Amino acid sequence: MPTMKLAGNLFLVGLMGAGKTTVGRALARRSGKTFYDSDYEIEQRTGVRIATIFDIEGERRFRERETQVITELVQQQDIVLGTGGGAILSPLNRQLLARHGTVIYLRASIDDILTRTQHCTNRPLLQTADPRAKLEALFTERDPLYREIADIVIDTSQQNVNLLVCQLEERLARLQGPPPEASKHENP
Ligand SMILES: Nc1ncnc2c1ncn2[C@@H]1O[C@H](COP(=O)(O)OP(=O)(O)O)[C@@H](O)[C@H]1O
Ligand SMILES: O=C(O)C1=C[C@@H](OP(=O)(O)O)[C@@H](O)[C@H](O)C1
Ligand SMILES: [Mg+2]
Repeated sequence: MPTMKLAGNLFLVGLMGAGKTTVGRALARRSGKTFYDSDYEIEQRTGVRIATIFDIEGERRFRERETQVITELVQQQDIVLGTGGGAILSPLNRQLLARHGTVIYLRASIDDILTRTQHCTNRPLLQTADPRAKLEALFTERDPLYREIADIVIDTSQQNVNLLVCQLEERLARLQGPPPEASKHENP
């Protein structure tokens, strides 16, 4: 299928394991945009893993680093950005994401998130005796915040990544409407 031109920045939000990094990378490849991931940028800048930043500096300093990276990246023109699951906790981050691009909220069931993240040691918030309870609490706290800024909400559970990208392209195209030339021909 030919790639489709989607205007502007696309920002992915959602809980850990929803697929922001994976879907974001695939969406960028298909739409010809540059992909960024806020966690990857933070790891590049600090030279250590996210888990190490939480260990040594604490979550609050991690959030400052996250805001710094998001503030810089949203100034770009045609990118896909996978944010960290907690990026939307900051009102400033929510405002930046909502103003500078189209926000896509990726949802997944807690069961799927647990399966997808169970072998990962680089998500410090899930290194707990009861990751299910932690995810349920995070969902309760964050779902309203994701929805507050989402232009599109899409369920990723039981969904193949390539199919998700195609679905997203179609929904983005509908959201953005037909290009001016096409509408001229349709309504002479
Ligand atoms: N739609 C999907 N179906 C199955 N596995 C997925 C899907 N999306 C992501 N994954 C897997 O789940 C894990 C977490 O995905 P990731 O993109 O890192 O999530 P996030 O960035 O939202 O935390 C990865 O191992 C990835 O391969
Ligand atoms: O939900 C969160 O607070 C976090 C999500 C992680 O990113 P992913 O959502 O990409 O896993 C990462 O930013 C950090 O571990 C904190
Ligand atoms: Mg990620």
